[in-house]
Amino acid sequence: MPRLHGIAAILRLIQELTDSRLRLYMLAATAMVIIGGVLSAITPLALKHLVDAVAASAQKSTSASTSVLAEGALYMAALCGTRLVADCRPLLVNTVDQRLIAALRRRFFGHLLHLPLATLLQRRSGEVLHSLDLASAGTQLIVGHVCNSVVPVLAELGVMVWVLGQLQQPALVALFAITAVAYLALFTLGAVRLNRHAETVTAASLSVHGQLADGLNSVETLRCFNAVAQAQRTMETVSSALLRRWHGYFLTTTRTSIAATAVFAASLAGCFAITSDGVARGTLSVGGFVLSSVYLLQMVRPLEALGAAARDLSRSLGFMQPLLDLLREPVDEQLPPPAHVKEARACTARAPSIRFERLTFGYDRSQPVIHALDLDIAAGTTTAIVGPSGSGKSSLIRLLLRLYSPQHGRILIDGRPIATQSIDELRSRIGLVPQDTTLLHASIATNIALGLPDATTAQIEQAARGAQLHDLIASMPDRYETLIGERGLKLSGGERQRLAIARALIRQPKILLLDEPTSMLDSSTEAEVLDTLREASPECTTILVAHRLASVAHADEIIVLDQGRIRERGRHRELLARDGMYCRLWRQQNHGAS
Ligand SMILES: Nc1ncnc2c1ncn2[C@@H]1O[C@H](COP(=O)(O)OP(=O)(O)OP(=O)(O)O)[C@@H](O)[C@H]1O
Repeated sequence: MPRLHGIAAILRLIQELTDSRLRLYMLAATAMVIIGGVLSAITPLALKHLVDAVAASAQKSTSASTSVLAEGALYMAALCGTRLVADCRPLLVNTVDQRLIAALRRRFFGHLLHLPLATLLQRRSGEVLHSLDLASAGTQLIVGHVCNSVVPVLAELGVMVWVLGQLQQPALVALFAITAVAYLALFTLGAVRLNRHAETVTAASLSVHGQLADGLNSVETLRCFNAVAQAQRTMETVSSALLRRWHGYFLTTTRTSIAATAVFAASLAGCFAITSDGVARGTLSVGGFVLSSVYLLQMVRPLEALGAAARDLSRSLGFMQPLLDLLREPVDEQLPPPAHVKEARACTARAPSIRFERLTFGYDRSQPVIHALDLDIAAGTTTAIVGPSGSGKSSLIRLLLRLYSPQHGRILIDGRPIATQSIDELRSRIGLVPQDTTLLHASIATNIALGLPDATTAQIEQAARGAQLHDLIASMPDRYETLIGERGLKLSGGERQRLAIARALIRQPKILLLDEPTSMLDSSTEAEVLDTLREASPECTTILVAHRLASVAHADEIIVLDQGRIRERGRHRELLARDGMYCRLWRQQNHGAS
């Protein structure tokens, strides 16, 4: 059987996504589907009565009797009713599946935004996005089959069993029962095999989409490094693998269908033998003979529909697995309720002190990149963190933002451990200028006011001026409404960095985290931006990570970090006088001496 826990997980998810309105649509769709199934099963019975009435009327050699007309009218009503229900059913069924997919998309997106970074970094973005596409296709298959196959077919089969009982032909009933069991056994077996194939198809399909997204995100790099052909070859390999997986899937489908045809042929032969014998013995009317044949054909169709449903449901199970896996991943703390936000605003009145206490952290627990670090930062001061690449500078900033949690020790702001504060409260006090700025495919104004939907034009402009960006924006045809392209690729590196600075300034933060904030600026812009940041700093507690030591000389304290440990600390002049690691780095940068 396709894995039962997978089915249970999907059912739980659907239940979770279903609101009262969707439930109403589902109810209406199910009612319509059952009516359609019953009508469809009654139609051959109406035909039997019509054929018997016509035969009786022919024996009496009279013109069409009232009973023929009445049976004809009933037959027409059943037939047209079936068609009418079939015409209207898609409206309800499609509404149900689109609403379900929309709810799934909302749930998935919300979940992604709250997943820990460590979880997200393990996956390729193309694969993550494709898992939603696959799950949407899976949902459509499930809803489509439940509404169009499983429920109507079960209703139809129920009515058929009742009608067959009325014919009082035990051999015929036994034949139908055997046929049904043979079909169901066959399709269940097929579904198990197909589920395995669907999982391999899903894995290969994720790989193709991961590759596509990687290629798209690095077009410029691929061209610069003459790696386009290499990327194409990789795509060729993963595409071929996907084709092979699909081929295996279709082969299994075809084998199951051929076996089903063999069962069908045997049943049809049996049915003819039993019914013609019944007519010859006079135990079955001509109408009964027609009804049995029509029923066999009609029973095969729903049984095959059930088979197709089993096949597609097992496929959708495979399709939905990656999304279910992602939804199972535990999320970071959720945003707090509005009352908490008010508390957060109240807390932002002044610059706080920050304390790192016996902090130990590693992305991999067994390989710490920060070792039992103690650091006190007084309120309203600027602390610079310098040191070789990979020494753990940015990691400290990530820990302060609670993007990761330390394995030992804690961080306190104004004496309160950040682990006890809500993430929203914490981050609402922080302005960050990261090493790599990520911009949205939106206007410059939207990018500056990210996370502040109520920011005014004047506030946006003031922040842009602070980041030395206003004149550039003013020269653009659409000014602050200029679209800056996906990931901000229409801006230069320095312009992106200045936009990041504006983004931090507009929040009027009480803690300013600057991770190489001027690394891409020319020296005159750097000086201006540093002045602006310095002007903002009396109201902030600032942590400045920098490689260029000239930009940290003014700091109240400079921390020299080496392999996750504090090597030296002090003011610029003190550190130069000490003639240690800082002094060596300073000399390297200023005189090229070692
Ligand atoms: N997401 C991550 N997963 C695993 N290891 C990481 C991750 N980010 C950083 N590291 C590793 O942690 C160590 C410290 O990295 P960190 O970014 O803090 O250094 P840094 O001092 O800021 O370096 P740089 O000056 O080059 O920016 C490095 O060895 C790095 O390879």
